[in-house]
Amino acid sequence: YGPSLRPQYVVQDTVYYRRVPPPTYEVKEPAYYCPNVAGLETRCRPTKDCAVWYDEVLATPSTACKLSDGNPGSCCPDLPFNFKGMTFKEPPACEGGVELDEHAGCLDVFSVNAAADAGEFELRLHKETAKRLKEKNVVVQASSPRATHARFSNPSEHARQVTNEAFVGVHTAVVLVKRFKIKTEQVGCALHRFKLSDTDLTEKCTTVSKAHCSEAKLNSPFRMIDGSCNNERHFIWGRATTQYHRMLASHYADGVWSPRVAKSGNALPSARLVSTSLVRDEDQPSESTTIWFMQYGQFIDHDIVSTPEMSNEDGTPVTCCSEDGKHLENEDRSHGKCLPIDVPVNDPFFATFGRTCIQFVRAGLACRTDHQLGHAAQLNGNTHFLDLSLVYGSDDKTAGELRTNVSGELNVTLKQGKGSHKFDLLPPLDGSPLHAPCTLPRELTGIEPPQNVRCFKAGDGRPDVTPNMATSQIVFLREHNRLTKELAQLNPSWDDERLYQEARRILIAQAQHITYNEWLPILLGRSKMAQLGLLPLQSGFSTDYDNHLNPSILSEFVAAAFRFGHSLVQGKALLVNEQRSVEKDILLRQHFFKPQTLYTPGNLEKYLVGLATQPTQKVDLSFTKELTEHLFEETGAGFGLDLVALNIQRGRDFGLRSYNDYRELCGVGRATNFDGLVDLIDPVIIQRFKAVYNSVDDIDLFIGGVSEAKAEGAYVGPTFQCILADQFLKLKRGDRHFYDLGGQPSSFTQEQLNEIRKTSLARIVCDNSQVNDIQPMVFKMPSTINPVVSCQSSSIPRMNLRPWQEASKPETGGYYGGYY
Ligand code: HEM
Ligand SMILES: [Ca+2]
Repeated sequence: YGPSLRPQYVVQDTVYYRRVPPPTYEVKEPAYYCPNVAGLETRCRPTKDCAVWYDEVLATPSTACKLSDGNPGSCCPDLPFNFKGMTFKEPPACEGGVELDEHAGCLDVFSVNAAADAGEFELRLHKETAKRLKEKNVVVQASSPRATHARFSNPSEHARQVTNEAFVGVHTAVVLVKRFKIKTEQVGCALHRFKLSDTDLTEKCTTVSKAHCSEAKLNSPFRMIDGSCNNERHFIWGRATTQYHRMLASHYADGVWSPRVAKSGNALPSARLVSTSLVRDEDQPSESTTIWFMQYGQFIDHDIVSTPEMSNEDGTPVTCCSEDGKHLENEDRSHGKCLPIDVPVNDPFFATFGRTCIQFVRAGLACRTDHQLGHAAQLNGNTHFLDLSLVYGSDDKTAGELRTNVSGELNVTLKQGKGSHKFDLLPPLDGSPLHAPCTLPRELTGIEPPQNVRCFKAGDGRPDVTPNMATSQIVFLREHNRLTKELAQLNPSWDDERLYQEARRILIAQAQHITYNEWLPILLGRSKMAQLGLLPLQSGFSTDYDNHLNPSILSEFVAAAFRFGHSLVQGKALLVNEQRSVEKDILLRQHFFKPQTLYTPGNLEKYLVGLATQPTQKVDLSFTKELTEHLFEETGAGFGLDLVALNIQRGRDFGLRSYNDYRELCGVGRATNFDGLVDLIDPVIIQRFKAVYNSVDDIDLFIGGVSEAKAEGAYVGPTFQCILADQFLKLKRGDRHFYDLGGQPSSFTQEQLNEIRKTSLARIVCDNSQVNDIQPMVFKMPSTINPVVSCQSSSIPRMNLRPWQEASKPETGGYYGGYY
């Protein structure tokens, strides 16, 4: 451990450490000597319970030990004391101290209503524009990168409807700001005085204003599919198709929706120019962390966020550049849904294909939770909670389509005779003409595309984005069905609904445990987790639930910080056998939304071992060209999209403030000029910043964040660490169904909770594939931790379902009173 750890963890040992009794495993006192680690007493335990001590365990000799049954484990201390950190408060719609100019102050309901008429008119106009474009054949070409991106960001019908309603509100605000010449900094205060319900917009956004939860729903031990009714008073907090919230007030040029401009008032540099100026594709593999770390990150991402893009009235995607990659005429994008990215004429890559325009469609708009007029807010299509909505769906219709309605199971594509779930794949998706084929071309495989290969359907719309993403979805799908089978055996009287809900509840708890016990410690580091109170408890119930806390996803998180994961991505995914030798590699560009390789028996296992063998890349300014030049490439075209440019443009679309503002918020300290960044950013990179941005206050959050040196023990720099930690704290404290809470309607018994604590991702992989041997902590390189062990070994503990033999909580639930 580094010297900086010493004072905090060793000297003050007696003050900061609480002895936690070891109830979880019946580990008899080991006949084994465990050395002190970081100056603390240790115990021999399953390696996955040493996740937060990884670096220290590695640095201490002789920490490999034997569990009481003779299987290998690791010596590490109890978890450090969990402090109770604070979350950031959402900025008020009207920040104190702003004085309104007279003309802004005398806005009244009549003028708002007049503007609302203009807003409605605007919406109708846009519908006309869409029709005209279709007639002119200015449409998205099938199989193009734009078509695939549209599929990635596809709005549901409900999301489209919400966007339309919210659009009128946003345009009302835009019109008011223009007509009354309201200064940007006064917009929030001038507009927030008007509730939609006091104006002609009463009928807009009623799914927000009129949300209702019955007693039965509020008392149910099971979450609603759409995430509603989690908070007893704020029924929509965390619900799907509600807005992203914010850490800092938005920064839009007009105060409402038009993208940020530079401090000078000129346009910001093109997002593509920023990307090419700063980003390189260099191999910077991690020494200790596997690509499973990246993949599980994307898995979480697809659980908690899905930003639908704006679309045409009939649901077809919008195009923002011409087919040959040039800008459209102004009138052809007068619908305002486009924010195309300029390609500089000397662009080292796209210019060689004659492209001057990169497609970019604005994110769908949300009805504001406060039901007031104000700046635009963006829409989350998924439930904001960590509730495995990517497995189960975020709306009742999708959830229903995913179920067999027999024995609580989820639909699968059967790959072998009945009986073994270990071969099942996700169920098939119905095709649509704009989708590129889900099969690989003959030129690549040497065979005709097989008829039976279909894209996959899941609770989230993006399982096919890469084979590894689909793989991660498949093992969780199988775990659900494995749980239902076991539960059915233990409880012959449970019906389909009961089995489904109980298995769902357990699986969500398992995933939450993996996230907070194994994954977050790598991302955030132990000290940050302890400082905020993010460490999982080793025993007992948590009292952390805070019903005043809105758990919703933050714009800064979704449009910048959580995209750190793009820097982790390897350009090639590996198929690795159990002897850990690489059998094959696949180039991402050939496999986006083409899951064909998973239909070959044995390949899923090879992907799983590959995920646990290949190192992940570090978080830095190095990104694979598979993402920056070939994202969603059409077979043979030679180019696709640039994900870094999309990330930067998305930040502007979301009205994110500049990187410097978040440094200040996060206590890193504002830089007064470029050279002031040197505390966290390499001088060579600062030079590159100077070359592309005019002011240190112009730097986009995403690019600033990935440029930072790492925070202590963390995988990201301090600014992203701060945003990410705040989000995961909110997701934990603001979720009434979080897995380790006692006393809530959904609470597990102590015995059940202790079983859930045995969960690890390694165990889920073992139980749901034909993999026989794996390391007990799959996020860590097999060479650096306790050896690869057999899936049969108790080094990878297994949750026992016996405590679920008794009904979990019949007395609390409206559920058993027949809510469903
Ligand atoms: C091969 C892997 C990946 C691909 C191809 C991919 C692709 C994409 C694309 C196309 C977008 C939408 C960009 C936009 O228009 O704004 C996106 C968004 C995003 N990605 Fe990734 N991504 C990958 C891995 C990851 C990982 C590992 C993480 C996190 C650990 C991550 C986190 C996110 C987040 C948070 C968003 C915003 C999502 C939303 O707004 O719905 N991605 N990604
Ligand atoms: Ca969710």
